[in-house]
Amino acid sequence: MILTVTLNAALDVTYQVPEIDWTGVNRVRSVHRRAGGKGVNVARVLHGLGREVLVTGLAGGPVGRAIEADLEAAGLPRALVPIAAESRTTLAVAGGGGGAALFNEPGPEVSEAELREFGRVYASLLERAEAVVISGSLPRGVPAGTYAELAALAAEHGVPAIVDADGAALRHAPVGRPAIVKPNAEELARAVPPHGHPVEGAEHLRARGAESVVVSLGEEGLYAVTPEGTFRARMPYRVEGNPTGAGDSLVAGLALGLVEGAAWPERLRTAAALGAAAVAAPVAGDFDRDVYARTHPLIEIT
Ligand SMILES: O=P(O)(O)OC[C@@]1(O)O[C@H](CO)[C@@H](O)[C@@H]1O
Repeated sequence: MILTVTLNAALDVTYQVPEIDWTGVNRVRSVHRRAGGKGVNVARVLHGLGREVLVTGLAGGPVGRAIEADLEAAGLPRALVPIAAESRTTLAVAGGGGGAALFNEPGPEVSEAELREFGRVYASLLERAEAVVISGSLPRGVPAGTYAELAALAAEHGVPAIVDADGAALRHAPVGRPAIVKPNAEELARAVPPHGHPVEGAEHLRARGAESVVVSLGEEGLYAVTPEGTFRARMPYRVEGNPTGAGDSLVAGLALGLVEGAAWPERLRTAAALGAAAVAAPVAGDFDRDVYARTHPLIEIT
């Protein structure tokens, strides 16, 4: 199975609001609540593609129970480690013209003992994993080097890790020698010294230990800097919709290619098409199957 790690799991609330008035009352057209956090979204997409997945991470309080209940309802196998503090809620306000504003709470305070317990559970789950995806923000109390440690532990078990992180967690991640690090262009720019081109930034992360680096560029596609060379994927057209979760869908495609041993061009085509298909779906964690099938063959890889 593919293991996904979401230390800062969330209850994702999505409001559809035709037009936002920042000084007045906004009437919400529809409300959608579901378990989220980046690793949960990755697992949803992989599950939708028929892959065996297991969701792990931390969950606490009534919001944690709502997350568990939603994963159960979605048929997603889980092994969440309980914590005393309450898990967070995130709010995405999606406007009529596409795009969405995100309001992400920082998340619960996690104790050292809880993190140690997570490490124990994680090590035992690695025994059954073909690959692990570690993604999203860190809740409070979790050191910035944690993703690097989780990736290193996976490598000790012979399990390739994909890390999708931002800030200090991204800067530390390469030390754990992950198979793939996946920042977007802004996250990369924040994490490495000033560089002229995303490929140079990616090379910096590779020099620090990451085997491959995939830089997502939204509707511009992606760059992948790998031991087999540097690739660029270009999208054939612009897909309208809610980009929240598109990066997670792209990561699901990378994980799929990794476990299937697909060649990089094919891996990137799948990843880029899944990212586009997620934009066409209204809620993070979903993807539009028609858009996926239509876009996949049209993605240009150079
Ligand atoms: O605050 P983080 O952990 O960076 O991101 C959390 C989050 O905004 O990312 C997903 C979209 O990628 C949402 O479903 C989710 O809750």
